[in-house]
Amino acid sequence: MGLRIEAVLPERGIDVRFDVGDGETVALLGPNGAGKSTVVSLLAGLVHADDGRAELNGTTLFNRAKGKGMSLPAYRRGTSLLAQEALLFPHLSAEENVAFGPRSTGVPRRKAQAAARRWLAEADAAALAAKRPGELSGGQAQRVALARALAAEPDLLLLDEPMAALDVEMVPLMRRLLKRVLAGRSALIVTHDVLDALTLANRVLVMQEGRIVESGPPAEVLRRPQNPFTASLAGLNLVRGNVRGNRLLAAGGLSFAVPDAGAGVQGVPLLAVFPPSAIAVRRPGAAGTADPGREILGVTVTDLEPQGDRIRVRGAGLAADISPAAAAELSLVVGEEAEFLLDASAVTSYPASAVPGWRTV
Ligand SMILES: Nc1ncnc2c1ncn2[C@@H]1O[C@H](COP(=O)(O)OP(=O)(O)OP(=O)(O)O)[C@@H](O)[C@H]1O
Repeated sequence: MGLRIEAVLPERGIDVRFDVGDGETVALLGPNGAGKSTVVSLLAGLVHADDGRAELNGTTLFNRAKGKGMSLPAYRRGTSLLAQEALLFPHLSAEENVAFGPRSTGVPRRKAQAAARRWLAEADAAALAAKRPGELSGGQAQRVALARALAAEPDLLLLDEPMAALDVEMVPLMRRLLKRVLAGRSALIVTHDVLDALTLANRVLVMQEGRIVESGPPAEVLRRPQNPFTASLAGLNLVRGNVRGNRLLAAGGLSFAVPDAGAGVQGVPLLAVFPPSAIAVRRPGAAGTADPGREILGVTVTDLEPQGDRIRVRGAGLAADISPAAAAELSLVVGEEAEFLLDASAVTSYPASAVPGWRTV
């Protein structure tokens, strides 16, 4: 059981097919405009696919062809949506907000109130029952909204960036709460935060330009990213190229030895990943030879920016992290040449899959 969806909506460039297993939490990641919220809207019944079908625990949510066909109304789908904003009824107390859903399906008042109190407790919001939304902080309101979403006892919980509007200090608390609440529930969570994918999801889907371009367990997808968006989430440099001998040849003349060169021979492009910390930086022609375990890559510096307690140096599409002291000593300037010394032992390589969403950034 669980969810199966395939949906095409050309007007928004959407063409997706995926499933969510019973009790599974799937994270949907992707750059702005990739179509994540549209997928959530398709499932919630707020937007209709031109073609495709979706089934949730044996119930057909929609079955459409050429813009026509059946589509269950939102309230009959067995889905609940928790969005960025809590969107509570301002004139009702927290408890009344949560009881509203059960009440509107005919549950008697006392029973709905008892259920609301139970769900508020489940969302760590029992103490807020009597408060009006205007008296709640953003984090408190979002906990009440979570209780309201759970009170519908959905077959699939849809979460569209549920922590994006919270103050940063509230996020870890909400993440812990979601981890507890999502355990064993079928859920799809849209997020920009890699930590959400790692801590909340059993599986991640990466969307790009309306399509799912990567899918797998979070640690696996982040360890072997297939496209630049996923690599940047994982904090890794990603280089795609062809193999010649034991070396990877990439665009712009970039070339270095890779450990699994054999995997790329039959015309299959190879991907190589390594962290920014694997690159040391020096001025061109600096005195002394590089460590033999390091490849010397000539680059033009394109950007310098602070990154935590390091300075990130960009060049040739790569990022190197060096200490502020090293940066001061090198006095690098954007537009000037530098040498990136890549620690070959930090490079991992693997074949590229046929990823329709690949773009060089
Ligand atoms: N209400 C709408 N009407 C028409 N087109 C829309 C609407 N909302 C979004 N789109 C378009 O659909 C595409 C997908 O947008 P969507 O909001 O689903 O992406 P997203 O991945 O959720 O982005 P973000 O991370 O910025 O929220 C984009 O091209 C967008 O411009």
